[in-house]
Amino acid sequence: MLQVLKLQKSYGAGNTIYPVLKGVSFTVMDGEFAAVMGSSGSGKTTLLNCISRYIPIDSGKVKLGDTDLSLLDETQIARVRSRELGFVFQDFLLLDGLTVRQNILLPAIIGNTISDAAEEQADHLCTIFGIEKICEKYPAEISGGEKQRTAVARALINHPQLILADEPTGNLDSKSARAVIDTFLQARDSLSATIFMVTHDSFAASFCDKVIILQDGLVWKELLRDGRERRAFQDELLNAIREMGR
Ligand SMILES: Nc1ncnc2c1ncn2[C@@H]1O[C@H](COP(=O)(O)OP(=O)(O)OP(=O)(O)O)[C@@H](O)[C@H]1O
Repeated sequence: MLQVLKLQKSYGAGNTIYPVLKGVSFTVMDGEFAAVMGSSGSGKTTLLNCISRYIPIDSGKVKLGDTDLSLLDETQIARVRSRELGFVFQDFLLLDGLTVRQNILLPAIIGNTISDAAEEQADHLCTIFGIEKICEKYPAEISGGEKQRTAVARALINHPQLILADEPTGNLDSKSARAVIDTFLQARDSLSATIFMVTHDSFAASFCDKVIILQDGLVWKELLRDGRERRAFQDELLNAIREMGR
């Protein structure tokens, strides 16, 4: 479970301090697919970077399971990043010189968890995501959708407690965006993955179990899909975004 409690983060420019997150609190339960939305500049990426501690937080807590990430030193947080967190970026960030299978295994190599079990997990992920036939190919030889499935498989190789995804559908047309979301849904349903995704796209967010909307440095609304039709949830999200703009 991810718990963010009263998280505050400001940036300084010269003598001026710009508060971005002013006490953000929310929870993402195990096995939940959650999204954070909000207007440009509302602090979504800042929030993601505070959760992974890529940037220092000013105050508040970020708890992953029983561990308060805000209290860890650099060595400890590096270990959490490589073993407990999986990352999916907008541009996939696959290494060109490695095959699909080697790319998937990369966090295990970096995290020093490479083993027969990791190799088996790589094969299992290739099967789940339907990329077993292309696993010896290089990124330049595969499609955008296959790259994205490889990126999600890579994020899952170490059985992370949480996947953090920053605008994973950002550069994609709606068909490819849907394929990415399907990959996350598969990860949630087959592997009980917990996913926290930054998005500006109400279509992508409408597949989530929970959507957190940021405004003025705070959680303005938290909307739950609650088993509803995807379209009905997207309508609610669009209404909320319109209301926020007023
Ligand atoms: N390193 C930084 N130094 C100073 N200000 C920053 C820095 N990074 C972000 N900001 C500012 O913090 C605010 C929040 O930025 P952030 O990237 O978190 O927003 P966002 O909601 O992800 O935006 P977008 O949807 O446009 O990607 C913005 O006003 C931005 O200019």
